[in-house]
Amino acid sequence: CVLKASQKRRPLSRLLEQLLRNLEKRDPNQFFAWPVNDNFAPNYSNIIKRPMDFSTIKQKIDDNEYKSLNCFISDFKLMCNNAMKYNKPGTVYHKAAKRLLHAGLKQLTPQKLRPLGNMLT
Ligand SMILES: COc1ccc(C(=O)NC2CCC2)cc1-c1cc(C(C)=O)n2cccnc12
Repeated sequence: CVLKASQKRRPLSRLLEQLLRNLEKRDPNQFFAWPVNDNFAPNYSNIIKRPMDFSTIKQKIDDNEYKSLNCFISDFKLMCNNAMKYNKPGTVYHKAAKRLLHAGLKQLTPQKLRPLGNMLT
């Protein structure tokens, strides 16, 4: 039988795509969907040396740049921590980042990941 295109993807990529979709659901305002634009965030690129956003993570999955789940989780944390560094506490973005980080890490615990483990076989 011929595998569908999606099934031809590497097992890790399929897992990361699934996790990414679940994380994106926690960003309903799409504040993290695209790179932050200096025009809307003054001086952003001087303050944040390693920008990260969901579209960049998606591209890295498609380019097979993630060699492990931990590298994926590191980029997710980087994205949230950037927002908590650049935006003052109490701002809509700082609160959204804090909420996203906590909700996201809850989805990435071993207990939650174990059932998906068979996607890696
Ligand atoms: C992709 O980034 C965005 C996309 C859309 C919006 C947006 O719709 N902002 C409206 C809510 C009040 C204006 C904000 C952002 C945004 C994210 C961020 C982050 C993540 O720091 N940010 C910081 C300062 C100014 N704008 C933003």
